[in-house]
Amino acid sequence: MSDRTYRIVLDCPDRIGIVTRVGEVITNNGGWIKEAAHYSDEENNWFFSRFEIKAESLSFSAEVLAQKFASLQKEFSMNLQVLDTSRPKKVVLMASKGSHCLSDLLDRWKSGDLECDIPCVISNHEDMRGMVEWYGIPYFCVPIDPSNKSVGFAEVERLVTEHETDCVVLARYMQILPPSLCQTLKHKVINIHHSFLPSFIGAKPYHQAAERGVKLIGATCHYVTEDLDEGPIIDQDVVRVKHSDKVEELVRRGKDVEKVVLARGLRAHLEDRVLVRGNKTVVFN
Ligand SMILES: Nc1nc2c(c(=O)[nH]1)N[C@@H](CN(C=O)c1ccc(C(=O)N[C@@H](CCC(=O)O)C(=O)O)cc1)CN2
Repeated sequence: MSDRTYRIVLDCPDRIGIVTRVGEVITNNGGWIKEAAHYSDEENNWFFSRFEIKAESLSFSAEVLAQKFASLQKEFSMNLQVLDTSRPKKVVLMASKGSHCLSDLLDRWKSGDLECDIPCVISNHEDMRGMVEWYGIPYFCVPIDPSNKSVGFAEVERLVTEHETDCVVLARYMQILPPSLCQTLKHKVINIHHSFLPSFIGAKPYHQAAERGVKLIGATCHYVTEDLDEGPIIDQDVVRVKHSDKVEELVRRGKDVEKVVLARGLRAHLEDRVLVRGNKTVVFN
């Protein structure tokens, strides 16, 4: 028996009857609902929903299923997508000189923990080439010239397009993406910021934290926007630190949190459990 699944994710102005009407479209076509989750944001009068359907219970493709919702979408002013789990998402990883997040994601991918394709890794340095090519993944070094960043980012965009990328992950990639790239890849670029946002935005957050004398440090996985480290948050976590911990200890302890939070956030994205509205997310379990 195939576990191929169609995922329906939607959001719309809240009203009575949304789940019933969506369910009718599914069941009237013989669809078998495996899982469903819903959230009513009463403060903003907005509704979010996610269904998983046994693909084998339907005699047509995800594209055709999406078409069957066309009239409902119009009636309910619905944003709706239908995803087919048989086509793994193409995820391009980007890194600079830090290896901990990149190596963690590559290992999780290799072990099958992260169900996606990784068509290539892009970096602005050569340092990670050996590790990445050990996994049999193409590596592209695209230096970013501080005096003319547009040339490098044009090449990044070309590579992302050429590899039909569904998602870009900044695994401690230490360059600020230009607004044009953020717009082109809206809600498709995931970053791990090494602080518990909104604290310590920008460069060197562990140094900022050490200077502030915090008792908790953390990491934040978020979608990338042109507003640095202020995009919709997907996942976060923290770890305690002591007054006697120097910044080197904060960096050491922080790396473990960064890896876990980035992997958890990416998995939520890959499983289509993250819905974005404005600068906030709904993340279904
Ligand atoms: N458009 C965006 N780009 C990036 C974001 C983002 O939210 N929006 N997140 C950063 C990640 N990051 C912290 O997590 C970060 C990376 C780099 C810098 C920075 O000041 N970089 C300098 C260059 C530093 C160097 O050359 O080593 C710069 O870009 O001028 C701040 C924060 C990733 N990109």
